[in-house]
Amino acid sequence: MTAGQARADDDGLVELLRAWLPARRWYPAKGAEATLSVVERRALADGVEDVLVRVRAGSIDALLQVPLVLVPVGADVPDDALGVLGDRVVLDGAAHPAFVQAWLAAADGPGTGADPATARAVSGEQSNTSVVLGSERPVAILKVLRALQPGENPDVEVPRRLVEVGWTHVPEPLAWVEADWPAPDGTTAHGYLGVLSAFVPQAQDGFVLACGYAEREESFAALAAELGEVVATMHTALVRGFGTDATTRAEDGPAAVAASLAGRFAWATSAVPSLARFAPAVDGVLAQVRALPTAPPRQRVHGDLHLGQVLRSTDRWFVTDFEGEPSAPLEQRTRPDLAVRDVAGMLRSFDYAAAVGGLTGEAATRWTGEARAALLDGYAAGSDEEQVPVLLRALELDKTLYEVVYESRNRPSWVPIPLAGLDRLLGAV
Ligand SMILES: Nc1ncnc2c1ncn2[C@@H]1O[C@H](COP(=O)(O)OP(=O)(O)O)[C@@H](O)[C@H]1O
Ligand SMILES: O=P(O)(O)O[C@H]1O[C@H](CO)[C@@H](O[C@H]2O[C@H](CO)[C@@H](O)[C@H](O)[C@H]2O)[C@H](O)[C@H]1O
Repeated sequence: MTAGQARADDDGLVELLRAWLPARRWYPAKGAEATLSVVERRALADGVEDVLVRVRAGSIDALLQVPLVLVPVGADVPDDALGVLGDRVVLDGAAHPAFVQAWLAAADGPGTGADPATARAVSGEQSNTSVVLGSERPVAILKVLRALQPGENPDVEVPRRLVEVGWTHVPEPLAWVEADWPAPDGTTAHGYLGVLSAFVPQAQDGFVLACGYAEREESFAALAAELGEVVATMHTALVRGFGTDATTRAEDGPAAVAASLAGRFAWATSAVPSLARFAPAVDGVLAQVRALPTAPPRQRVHGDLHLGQVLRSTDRWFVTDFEGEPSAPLEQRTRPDLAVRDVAGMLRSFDYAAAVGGLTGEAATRWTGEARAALLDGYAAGSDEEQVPVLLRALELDKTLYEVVYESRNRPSWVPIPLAGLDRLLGAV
């Protein structure tokens, strides 16, 4: 994609964005006084622009992708329009057929015959915006990346490699768009703007599925066992595709795992100061980790695995969204890591599903206990790696601390879910 010219009406556009962006789920500076600047406006087609907006607020410095479609002012301004700029109405473009058509024309990859006119946004927007293509039968799903980062995109690179090594539980990437943009230091950055993947038919979101089971107080064990086995084969396929970290060094051992958990706790406590009350118990976990003789070799992992990242299609699990934790820098998200991090992430999801499904007390403990045991058994059946309980607990703790911060920024009413997780994990130290 080539860059368009800077435009005279950027100030007006910034005003529209200032009003519209904060309500987007993927906006990173909710509730903060932020500085917004238009870094680039790419004209993709007549009336179709891909706008890159820099958002700065305290330690947050993000580059957001905001596709827009500008149509002549007519009698009606649709309710969901951003507003009016000169003689044009500005519309959110991510799922607009005109944007999708321009995107497909600019994309690389094997492609698909999908008709842009059938584009519709997936409800329940998360870190990015997903758009389904195909009329009666969806054929592909376009993920418009929101927070842009320079470099390889694991959500393109990892699924492509997994398909290459013959792993069949990942939707195949069909098209992707790369671009250059001006970096804050005056250099040119290069990265991905989006990826189109094969649509998994009749897929149910794993989290929605599990919440339903919890609501009915029906055991999720059989599905969890299958999922555990799929996660194990994913790890083996990731080793086939990327190898293990050939340079595994002493500094990647137990002391490094402990240092990274200590760093997570410090980060979480600076964002949510009340977490400081867990310091003595966290120290206990750190001591257990440091006392381990070794840590397993590092390899590519999913990095943010949870039930919302897996799809159940009739009788099969698929794994999606290999981006890692959305707020971490790319360099950190693509670094070889411990496979047990993904297992721990999935275990955390059972607490969420039980809570959202309305289970409390003993019923919640029973339901999550069964699902947890089944996931671990399934994983053990598909993997040669012995699970180390101390590491599993440490990485569950790491994820739970991340979740407290994530929820306090995005869904404050859900903070009690990871807080209860901390009580459970740290109560017995
Ligand atoms: N290949 C696919 N086929 C069908 N649905 C998908 C596919 N990939 C993702 N989804 C659905 O799209 C939504 C967003 O996808 P996800 O990759 O989790 O995006 P985000 O990065 O925003 O979290 C999820 O509800 C997921 O169930
Ligand atoms: O899916 P994303 O890559 O955007 O991941 C982020 O958002 C997730 C929530 O949508 C968040 O996951 C947490 O909530 C899930 C239920 O909604 C639950 O299944 C997960 O276990 C829990 O961590 C994820 O942490 C965040 O990175």
